[in-house]
Amino acid sequence: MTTISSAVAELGWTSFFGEQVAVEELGDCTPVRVLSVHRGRVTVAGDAGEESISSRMPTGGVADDRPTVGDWLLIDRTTRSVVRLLTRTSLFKRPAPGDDRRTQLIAANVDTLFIVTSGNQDFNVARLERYLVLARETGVRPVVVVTKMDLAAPSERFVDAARALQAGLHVEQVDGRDPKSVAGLAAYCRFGETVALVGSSGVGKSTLVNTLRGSDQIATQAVRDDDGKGRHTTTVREMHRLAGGADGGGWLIDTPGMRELQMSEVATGVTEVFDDVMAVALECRFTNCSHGEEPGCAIRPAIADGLLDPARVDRWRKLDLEDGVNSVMVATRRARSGKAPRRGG
Ligand SMILES: Nc1nc2c(ncn2[C@@H]2O[C@H](COP(=O)(O)OP(=O)(O)OP(=O)(O)O)[C@@H](O)[C@H]2O)c(=O)[nH]1
Ligand SMILES: [Zn+2]
Repeated sequence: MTTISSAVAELGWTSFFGEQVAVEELGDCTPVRVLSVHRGRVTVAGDAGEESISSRMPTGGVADDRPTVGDWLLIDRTTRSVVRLLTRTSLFKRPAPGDDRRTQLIAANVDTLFIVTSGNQDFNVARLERYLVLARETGVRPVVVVTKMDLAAPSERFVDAARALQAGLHVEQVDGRDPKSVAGLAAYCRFGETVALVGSSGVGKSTLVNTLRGSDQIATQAVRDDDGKGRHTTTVREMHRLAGGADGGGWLIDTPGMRELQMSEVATGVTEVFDDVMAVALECRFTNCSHGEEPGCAIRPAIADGLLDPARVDRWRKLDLEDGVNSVMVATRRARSGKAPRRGG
């Protein structure tokens, strides 16, 4: 695709999206990024600045073919209607409450996930592991942000515990209220990059968002928006431009949906984050081994020999039960059988 404006580049346009658009299309169409979503409409930004357009898609489309925060849309330059949704680099979604067939889309095209935890009472390895699974599943780079470092003096052990969860995992310690302390996080949200936050209530997400955005932007974030019936409603913007500076200038997605995110359909991620446990479990004699009293269990001897941490195995089993990892295990065994003979099998 040909030249793209600096406004669009700043919004996070990359060659990944550029390659999805033919040069000829740009005569009639232009790309815009979704900043927020509300009843039948989306607030988007692009070459023409910000505007509210109809979120109606041209065709019935597939389930996930609806615009969500962070999405890139190709829209008609004249009618401002959606021509199509561009393929995403990542997508956060969850089952819609009360309806088992539909999914609720939460955020798209996120580059980095800040997994926020506080360095004192909240710190919980099992929860961190779940979020790491989520990051793995969505293909987003995880960064653990440990807040309230000013309160919890001997918190090095939290940081060490977090670092031990995954090779090469970035763990940053901050006082979320202090701009100087938070400045190091700018390296993860440079020009055009998009960050989202997860973490339980009270860990300091709002505080971090405000500090990252710069104190001048704290006040009001309401946008006036046409609701399509000639009325104006006030909605809350869900994608925020971060304070500039040498490294900064990225985007931060902060939506209620992201905050409430639970684990769902994470089976593949579980197998990757717990690959050490999974490798041993594949050696159990029975596919449905509960790693309790069964003969031929490989997990129990591995724990006895000190090869596996029993607490980690416990956490894995809990996730296993919740997320139906068993089906993945069965598939993995099936794929392996015939390829490599199993030890002692
Ligand atoms: N001392 C200290 N206090 C902090 C820090 N970060 C947040 N706080 C305080 O912790 C409390 C909770 O912070 P919030 O930012 O509201 O937490 P949250 O994660 O947004 O919580 P929810 O909105 O419930 O999801 C507030 O009183 C903050 O001032 C920190 O790094 N150090
Ligand atoms: Zn077993």
